[in-house]
Amino acid sequence: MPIDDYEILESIGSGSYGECRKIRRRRDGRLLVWKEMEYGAMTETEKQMLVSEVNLLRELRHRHIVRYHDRLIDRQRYVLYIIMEFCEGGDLSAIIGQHKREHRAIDESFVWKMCVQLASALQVCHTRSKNGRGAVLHRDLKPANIFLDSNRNAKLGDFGLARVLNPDNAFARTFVGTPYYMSPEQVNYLTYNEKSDIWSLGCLLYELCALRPPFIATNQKELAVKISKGVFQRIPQQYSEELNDLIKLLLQVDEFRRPSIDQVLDHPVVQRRGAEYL
Ligand SMILES: CNC(=O)c1c(C)[nH]c(/C=C2\C(=O)Nc3ccc(Cl)cc32)c1C
Repeated sequence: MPIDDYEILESIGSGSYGECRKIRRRRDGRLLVWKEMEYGAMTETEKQMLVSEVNLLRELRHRHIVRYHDRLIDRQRYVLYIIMEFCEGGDLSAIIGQHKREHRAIDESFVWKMCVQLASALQVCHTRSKNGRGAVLHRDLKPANIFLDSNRNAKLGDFGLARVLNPDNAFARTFVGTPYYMSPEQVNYLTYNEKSDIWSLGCLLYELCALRPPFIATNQKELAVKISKGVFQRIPQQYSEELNDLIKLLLQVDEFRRPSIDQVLDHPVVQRRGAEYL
């Protein structure tokens, strides 16, 4: 059984769509992770979509996208195992939580590093749509879906499966947690598009600086109103005006005024402050 090729180590948390476990590949001792996804309750269409989604993701090879290695299927237990690279630095959500507890700001240099590395990962996905190969929109860019390797380089994880596992209820999936990063166009039930990922990137950079999302509320309705208005406090004064200006650019309510991912990476300040991290 291919599953026996791996030694199962500890659970490292439940990913967005299933249990994540650290594993060791027996043939070379390499540390990896696998995400367990039960597909028993899926329709044939959903299963087909999941297979094509995973195949698509296996094509996404980029230094700042979590590398998909393989997939195993346990047909007796109806479980799909997606085997991916191990990111020993954990996820950004834990990093933000730690800084918050310790009342310690995240260095601006790290924010710029995350900015350029995640933007370059998004560029690969958004560019696919231009090449007619089908866009892979992340749809769920948030701290819990961004992982760090041993050199604290960003790795974008948990791709596009949302479209499959919650085909018609992106809001339902989004509403599983509090949808802090939902864009104005999503709030207004318009389509999710590349510019929605740009909005989420802005929310993420904001949260790295302020240690809280730009829009917070006590309920979903109030949150939706705040997101639609797009009014938020400046990031803490210790962060530069140029970082504040970039975040304001990404968090424009009108998606047509938001930059494309190419424009973000071509932005002179991003070029200057981020070049060393690419
Ligand atoms: C407490 N958990 C962790 O520190 C942690 C570590 C060391 N790694 C992870 C997560 C992943 C990891 O290490 N590789 C991954 C590939 C895809 C996805 Cl969706 C998640 C991971 C986590 C959540």
